[in-house]
Amino acid sequence: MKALIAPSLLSSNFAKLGEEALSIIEKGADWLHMDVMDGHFVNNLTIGAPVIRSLRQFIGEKPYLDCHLMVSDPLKWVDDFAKAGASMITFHLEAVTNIDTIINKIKEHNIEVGISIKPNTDVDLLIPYLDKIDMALVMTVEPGFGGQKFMQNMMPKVSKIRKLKPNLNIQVDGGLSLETIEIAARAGANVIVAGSAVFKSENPQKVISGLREITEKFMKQEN
Ligand SMILES: O=C(CO)[C@H](O)[C@H](O)COP(=O)(O)O
Repeated sequence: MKALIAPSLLSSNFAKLGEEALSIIEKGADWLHMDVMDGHFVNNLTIGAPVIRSLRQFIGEKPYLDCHLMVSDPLKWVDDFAKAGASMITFHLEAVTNIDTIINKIKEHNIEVGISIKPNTDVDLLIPYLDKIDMALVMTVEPGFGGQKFMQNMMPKVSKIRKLKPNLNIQVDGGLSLETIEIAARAGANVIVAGSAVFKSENPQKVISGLREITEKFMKQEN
């Protein structure tokens, strides 16, 4: 397991998405976090598979595209996103009834699968699936918009998953910055999504390396 920093392109300039993606990788990003919102599951509308396809063509095969689907019918979109070049598809537990069907559908494409839970969702609902997925995403804001305040009270969920699964990637998303990272890292998060803290910074490189350093520090303490 590694500390992985995944800047959220939601906070980038969408008019220059390809350049922003390449530039943030150059500045140290491990993954590119893509927030896909359908205007139903959350109160915002962002990008679809055609944008992922164009981005993949522009950035090449290698960069890891971490696609977080905040949509009401993720099963409908798995094929499109996988074919467009997603490296991982994370869907919301709250959005689906047959969770195993969608996990299997994503795996059929030989890409990784994540499940996300919103702040009001009980972490126990996620536990039966932890052996079947590559990543658990604990939302630390109500999904929909960047720039919100980190919800520290989500940390017991992270700790509970970490205790059960010492080697599972656990992602936190929402309000992560150099001010809040220690709380998340201490709880056991190792995949850090940060939008505004990275893209609104004068020195994104420094923010990315700071997030990584603090995450790694607490990972080492766990071992
Ligand atoms: O998923 C999201 C919103 O639903 C964003 O990825 C998240 O909020 C990151 O932005 P910021 O770091 O600015 O909070």
